[in-house]
Amino acid sequence: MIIVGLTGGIGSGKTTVAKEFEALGIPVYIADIEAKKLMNRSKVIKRKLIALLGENAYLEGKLNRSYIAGVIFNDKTYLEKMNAIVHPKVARHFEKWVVKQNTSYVIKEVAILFENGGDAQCDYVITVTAPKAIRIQRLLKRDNTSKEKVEAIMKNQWSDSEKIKYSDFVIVNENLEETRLQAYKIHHKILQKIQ
Ligand SMILES: CC(C)(COP(=O)(O)OP(=O)(O)OC[C@H]1O[C@@H](n2cnc3c(N)ncnc32)[C@H](O)[C@@H]1OP(=O)(O)O)[C@@H](O)C(=O)NCCC(=O)NCCS
Ligand SMILES: Nc1ncnc2c1ncn2[C@@H]1O[C@H](COP(=O)(O)OP(=O)(O)O)[C@@H](O)[C@H]1O
Repeated sequence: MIIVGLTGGIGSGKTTVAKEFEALGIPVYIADIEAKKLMNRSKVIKRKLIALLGENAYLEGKLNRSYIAGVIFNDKTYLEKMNAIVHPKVARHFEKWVVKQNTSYVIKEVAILFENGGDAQCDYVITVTAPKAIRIQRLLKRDNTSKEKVEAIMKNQWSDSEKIKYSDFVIVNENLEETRLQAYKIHHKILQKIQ
């Protein structure tokens, strides 16, 4: 199975772009959603995260997202330790998912694809970009967050220019119509490459 990584910083428009590929019939795996599901249901992950971050990591048995985000995005040591607990499980979950798909390729959406070396498992990588100021504006509208929280997350992610260097395709996501068109063109280029 051909795996196409879809990445981009927080608020760049990965999920928006992923929907375009879904509309073209391509299955999409959203690593962050699956990671959170695993963190909620895996007893092993739960035990390890509580050992790392304390009892506050879960509230009434559910992942305490705001507490965890406050710790890991302000301390790289915790972020790296948490990634080491969660990412191998997500990788195994993805492997099981991908063999069940029956299309010419699949999309794997990962915010930190390059940062965690996940690009090595992808045949092609698409990076979604948008200016930082626009991304912040979008996130203030999308989430109950603050500019400071968004900037703390951005500090733990590669810059667009760094990601572009290692990408096969780039989608500049400013105008939605143009984004749709770019996704459509890339879809056909990928089909041409793999057929
Ligand atoms: C910390 C956490 C609990 C916060 O949950 P939340 O408040 O619901 O926030 P989100 O999951 O929307 O994360 C906010 C942003 O943080 C970024 N992010 C998530 N995990 C990250 C990580 N390990 N390193 C760096 N940035 C990360 C993403 O850009 C994400 O936004 P996007 O998906 O819109 O790009 C959640 O992000 C998490 O569980 N992260 C660990 C899982 C993980 O590593 N996911 C990455 C793909 S495997
Ligand atoms: N081109 C665009 N124009 C206006 N709003 C957009 C555009 N692209 C994405 N958005 C909005 O910006 C927010 C962030 O986009 P999203 O796809 O969730 O980004 P990511 O998954 O990279 O964090 C969402 O609320 C989305 O609806």
